[in-house]
Amino acid sequence: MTGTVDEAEQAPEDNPYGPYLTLDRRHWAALAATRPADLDEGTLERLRGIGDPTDASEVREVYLPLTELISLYTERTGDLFSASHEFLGLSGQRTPFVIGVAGSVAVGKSTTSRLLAELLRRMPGAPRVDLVTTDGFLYPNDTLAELGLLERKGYPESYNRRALLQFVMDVKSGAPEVTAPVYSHFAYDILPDERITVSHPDILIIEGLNVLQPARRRSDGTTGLAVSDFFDFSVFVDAASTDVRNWYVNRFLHLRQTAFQDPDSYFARYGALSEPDAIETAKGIWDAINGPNLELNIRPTRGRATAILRKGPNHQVSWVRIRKV
Ligand SMILES: Nc1ncnc2c1ncn2[C@@H]1O[C@H](COP(=O)(O)OP(=O)(O)O)[C@@H](O)[C@H]1O
Ligand SMILES: CC(C)(COP(=O)(O)O)[C@@H](O)C(=O)NCCC(=O)O
Repeated sequence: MTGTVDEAEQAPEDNPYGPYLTLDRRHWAALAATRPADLDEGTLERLRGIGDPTDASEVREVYLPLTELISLYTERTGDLFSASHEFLGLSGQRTPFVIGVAGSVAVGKSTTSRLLAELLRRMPGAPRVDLVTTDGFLYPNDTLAELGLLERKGYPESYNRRALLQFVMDVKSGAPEVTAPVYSHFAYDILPDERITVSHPDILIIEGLNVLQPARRRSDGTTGLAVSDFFDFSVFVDAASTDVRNWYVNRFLHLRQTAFQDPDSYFARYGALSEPDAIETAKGIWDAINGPNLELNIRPTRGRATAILRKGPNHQVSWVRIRKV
């Protein structure tokens, strides 16, 4: 990996009075120049998603500085918690620091989230870090069918947003144990008998397409809360739509030769497709569901993130934007 930046991926000029500061790759990478990545190749291999070439130098130059920045936020948020509790004459245990990771299908949210979790665990104090994906809050397929949303899986309305909000509020309120439903890509559905438990971690990462969606307007015109109201930090993983579409198609081709070969997989029917037919099928799913969801719902939330990671065509991060405040 050379760290070179594609011309088209040059960091855009900042508006001096805009809310973000843009750091190009070189500036950002210099922040970690002397620190070891401390992740062996085996661990990296386990964390990276299908078709994602993220390597040790990308970890050192991009994900380690981001982890250190988040670590600074967690530390200072803890100081603020202590100071404000002292002022109020209250005692109480600090609640989990919640990080949201948003972005398109196939953009590499899972790799980013798993890397952040692993690197945060190696920060001073060895915090306990849990990771939850929002797919567990998708409605089961039979409910999506009743609602006419089977072709809209991943759209904001395909989630039980009330349950997701309650989950995040419970975690952020310091509940000792909170559970969440579990989604299976293999079954393409919610697993009715499974739940995962979050037991008051120091840090919780919540990863999903729609975690930065603003609150919905109710029929009486009022607005409620959104999960992002409970985030202490958020990351939007971004890339050009044409690149994400290619990554989706390539991942589909890979899954066709692996997961889809299992006759019990929901997608087993795609396992027998020829390569040209598989490419057409993947492009069809992208153009019907995931592409429009990116343009209509997901990318419009980008400006709500604390940090934006902009990837180039080879998954390398070409620039990073950080909220001024
Ligand atoms: N049909 C599938 N079968 C098995 N795994 C899948 C399938 N679709 C997606 N995945 C995996 O699920 C995870 C989440 O995928 P996705 O929502 O596209 O987010 P991202 O690619 O941004 O991490 C990834 O690890 C991906 O490799
Ligand atoms: C399960 C997903 C909606 C992602 O959910 P998330 O965890 O990001 O909330 C997505 O990966 C997905 O499977 N979309 C359906 C369309 C498709 O098969 O590509």
